[in-house]
Amino acid sequence: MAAKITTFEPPSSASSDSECGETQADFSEVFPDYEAEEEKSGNFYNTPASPITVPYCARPPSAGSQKSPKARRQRTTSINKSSKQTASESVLRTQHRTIYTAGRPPWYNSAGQQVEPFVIGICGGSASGKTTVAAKIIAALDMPWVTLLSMDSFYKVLNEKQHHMAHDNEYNFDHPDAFDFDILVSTLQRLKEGRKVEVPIYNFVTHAREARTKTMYGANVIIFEGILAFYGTKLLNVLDMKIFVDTDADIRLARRLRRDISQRGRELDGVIKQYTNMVQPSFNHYIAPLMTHADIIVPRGGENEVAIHLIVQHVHAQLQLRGFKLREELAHSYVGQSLPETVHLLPTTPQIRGLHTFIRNKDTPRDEFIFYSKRLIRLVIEYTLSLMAFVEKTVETPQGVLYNGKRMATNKICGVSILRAGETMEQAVCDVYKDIRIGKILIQTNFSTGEPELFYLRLPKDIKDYKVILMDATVATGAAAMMAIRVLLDHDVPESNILIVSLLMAESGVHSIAYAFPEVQIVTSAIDPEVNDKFYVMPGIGNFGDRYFGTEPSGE
Ligand SMILES: Nc1ncnc2c1ncn2[C@@H]1O[C@H](COP(=O)(O)OP(=O)(O)O)[C@@H](O)[C@H]1O
Ligand SMILES: Nc1ccn([C@@H]2O[C@H](COP(=O)(O)O)[C@@H](O)[C@H]2O)c(=O)n1
Repeated sequence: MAAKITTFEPPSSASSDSECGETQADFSEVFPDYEAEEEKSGNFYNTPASPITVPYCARPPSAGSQKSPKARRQRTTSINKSSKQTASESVLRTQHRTIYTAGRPPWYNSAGQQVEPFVIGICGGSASGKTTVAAKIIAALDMPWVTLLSMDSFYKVLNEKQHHMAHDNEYNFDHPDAFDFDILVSTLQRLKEGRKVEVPIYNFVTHAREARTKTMYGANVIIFEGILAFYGTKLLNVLDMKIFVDTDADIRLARRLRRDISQRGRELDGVIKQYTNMVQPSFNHYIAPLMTHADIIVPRGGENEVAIHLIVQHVHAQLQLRGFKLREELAHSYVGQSLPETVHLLPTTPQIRGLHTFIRNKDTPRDEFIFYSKRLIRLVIEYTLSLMAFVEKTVETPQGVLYNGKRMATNKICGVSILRAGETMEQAVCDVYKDIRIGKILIQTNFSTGEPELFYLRLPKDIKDYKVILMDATVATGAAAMMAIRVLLDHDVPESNILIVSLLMAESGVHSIAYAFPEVQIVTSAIDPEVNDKFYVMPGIGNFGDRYFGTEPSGE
């Protein structure tokens, strides 16, 4: 009778668009010029202050000159209403699988739960200065991850008759019926949940939505502006702060004349006709009464520096309330608790301890460090595959005898490395799982806040359908691993499909991950008891990336 053994059979229908070759990419491949990126559309982390801000392409220290955080912010918050469409197009170019962010701080708490963004609604008459006020708030907030959503994006699609009316300045764009409130409310609600949304792009010249949409994704602050931004309880319920911009009607008309003629392709007579017959009456009937819902009324719009200052102070206070020092909190939790059931620790054999002895020894030369790390990584990755589900598979041997074996139940497994140390594990995954697709997430510690920040991600298409082997060489507090897991969840990967795999983890990191994400499987070859005040595992390995790549320690 044939013995039953478990084999790692490569899936017969492994995807032919394998990206395993990419895993050898150096940073120049991983961080190509932004303009050069031509990837398929897919998951998206919107850049700060999109959709009307030209995205900032963050680069790692090794890939050219590093801009200061201040300089980055200045680029990410420059808003120019007159270039609304041009800027939207810039954002559209970002609908690739490769995403750059300006260093997104955590958007979840220590329990892995998302922290809701603070949503500001800005209501007011046409050309009252809503967008100008929004831009001033964004500039004064001086922080990344502010998103501006305009109600204009939700104008309904017109039929032919309505189109003719619009051309003759006879269609009422200022009546609530002109807007698609269902899509508007659900878009705002999804954004508030930190979900990805596709926002229609509206063209004021053609009175129509463009075929393309712009993708937006989460933010710490969302600003929503529009003439009917407070219309209906569903909208009001989403807003955390309601601002009404109150500008005199004659000023609004003067601004609108100038803007509609210069930017929206209109004629003087047509603007006056539309304004007199529809804009002003609708303002009186629908928009002005909404002022009663306002928390703050801003006379004179963007000129009102005092009002903007007060608003910004309030937003900062609210963000403070939602904020937290994630890494610090994680480092000091869960001391002395028993290990969670989701932890899979490789058997501590003499062989494993021997490999650890080499890589933990501070005197091990770099070539030996790499050699023994690779051996240990290979064992950890093989062990990870052994945790996958297997099904019966019978084959015929060359002797014509049946052999009852096993094959992996799924062929949908991909790897995602947390750059930079996790990249060292990619080769082992490629070696043991043929044609595996590899994604990358760059998370760096901000040395002034101590928090992890998300800079870059590139994930395999349809990752939600895959088991994901998430790789980082070491896990200390678990902050970076949690951010990466959060990214995967935000891309609809089921929690139970994620395995976080490391050579070495600190006990507190294991507990933090397990507490926040109880269904994530945790695989490692050793668990050390402590994390020091620089968030290194103790006794540890030191900085794995620096030792493996031979780089100088930086920033600490
Ligand atoms: N305080 C101001 N002084 C002069 N022009 C302004 C001022 N605020 C806004 N504008 C101009 O008026 C027009 C409408 O302003 P905007 O902020 O886009 O209003 P809204 O978003 O309410 O339609 C724009 O062309 C803008 O440049
Ligand atoms: N096709 C369209 C759609 C809308 N309008 C006018 O735009 C105004 C709202 O935009 P603001 O930036 O001024 O808030 C609204 O008053 C509509 O009359 C348009 O003219 N054509």
